Amino acid sequence: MDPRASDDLTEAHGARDRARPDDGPGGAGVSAARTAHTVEQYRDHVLTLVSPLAAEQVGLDELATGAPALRVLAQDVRSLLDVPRFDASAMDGYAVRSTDLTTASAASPVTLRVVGDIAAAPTSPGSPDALPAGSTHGPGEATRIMTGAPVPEWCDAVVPVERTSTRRFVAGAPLDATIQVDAPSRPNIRYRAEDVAVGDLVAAAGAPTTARLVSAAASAGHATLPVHRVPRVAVLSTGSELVPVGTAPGPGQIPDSNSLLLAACVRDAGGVPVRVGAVPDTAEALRAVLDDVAPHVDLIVTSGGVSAGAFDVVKDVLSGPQDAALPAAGPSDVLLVTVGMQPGKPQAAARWRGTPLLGLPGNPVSAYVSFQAFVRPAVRRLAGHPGPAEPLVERVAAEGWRSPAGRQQFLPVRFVGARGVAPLGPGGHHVSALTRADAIAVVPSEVEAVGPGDTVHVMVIA
Ligand SMILES: Nc1nc2c(c(=O)[nH]1)N[C@H]1C(S)=C(S)[C@@H](COP(=O)(O)OP(=O)(O)OC[C@H]3O[C@@H](n4cnc5c(N)ncnc54)[C@H](O)[C@@H]3O)O[C@H]1N2
Ligand code: MOO
Repeated sequence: MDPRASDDLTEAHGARDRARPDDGPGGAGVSAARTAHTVEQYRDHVLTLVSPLAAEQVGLDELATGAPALRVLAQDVRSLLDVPRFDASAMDGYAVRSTDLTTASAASPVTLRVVGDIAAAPTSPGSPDALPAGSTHGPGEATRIMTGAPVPEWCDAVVPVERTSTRRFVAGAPLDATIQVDAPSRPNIRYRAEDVAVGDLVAAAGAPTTARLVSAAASAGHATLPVHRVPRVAVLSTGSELVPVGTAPGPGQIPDSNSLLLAACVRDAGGVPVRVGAVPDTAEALRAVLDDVAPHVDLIVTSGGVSAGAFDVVKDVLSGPQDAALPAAGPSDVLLVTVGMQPGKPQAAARWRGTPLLGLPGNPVSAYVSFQAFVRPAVRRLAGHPGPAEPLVERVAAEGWRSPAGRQQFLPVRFVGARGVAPLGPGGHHVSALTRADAIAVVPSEVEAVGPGDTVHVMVIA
């Protein structure tokens, strides 16, 4: 069976050991077979290279105010406290016994004597459930109480101040000696543990540390949460034509924009980018950089050098031997593939001294689309997200466009009206289109034309 014609991923593993020529032009000297994959098959393979990173305890303050990316819970979190912690007033008003008010009406208001005052803070620190001052109470008596204050045992209702003859509390004013109430009262009490009881699940492993989760964890008595470590992702560009940003390009040279593009994509996906910059197209230079970064990161992403050119160094270095004399040079599991997508056709996946490596094509739009299709799911998996990709969103084509037969199309589109999208053509493969895009339309490989009014699925992008 010829592995070049196979969709079976296992055929490609260790392909260099079988030393067969590349199927593309200019492939002389390349020893890994290039296989054809669908987007889904290749994404599945990429995801086998990564697993969720170890857990660490991170303070809630850091989770709320630190790096903008959400972390992911590594374990279920259960409540250490009852929420509310004690029966508490839901209103500013008067704590009463409801039996005192059963006959109250507008025609015949009930008068209660005010015998105490309960503020929102407990009277004995460290014992918030203890009865506060002003808790002695007899029939026909009421106690002023503030929202959130512990409700004394004898009280089964709080009458809001505006439903009493007091109408409103004035700071510094003396307590009214008596009040009139002209209707029975609802309880207006938040009961102990009615929201969450000790031991209840606050959030399950896999939940992102949203503002809501961080505050729920604080209410539940936690100071830290167990979250997966943030993936560190090295980003490097290959190409002798590349010059660092800010350096005027000479003849035949271009600024290295991809390492910035991909570093920012890593950040947006929830990782920490380690931007290495541009590496010249020599095997020695690339090997040295890979050896340097591999021990310090969880994933390496390269751009350029994966197609059929005579200087496509990523392809050559990955499929060549990794120095067995150095530590952790495990067996190569290099996969050089042609993915049925446009753009983003040539891709490479491997491990460099044990660290997963994804090689993306150099064309900036191809690199961007490849990142969204393959690297973002990998970064999300490392970060612990249970779903590697966000669901696509349904939109309606405001205009039609063509899509290549047999390839899944990733086309930059702009939003039109409330539900529509329009292609950013004819230069959808140009960086200028990407810059103006609101989303990337993902058109299935069997669709050759999208018509106006057709439903399309889009990836909403940052
Ligand atoms: N004979 C064939 N040629 C090509 C094929 C093929 O199948 N047969 N595939 C084409 C496709 S599709 C793509 S995509 C590219 C991918 O090529 P590489 O990944 O090897 O990338 P390079 O050749 O290094 O660069 C392509 C292009 O992108 C520009 N580039 C590269 N790096 C950067 C960077 N860091 N910042 C900005 N721009 C960058 C580079 O200058 C080139 O213009 O191959 C086709 N060829
Ligand atoms: O597949 Mo290339 O990535 O078309 O531009």
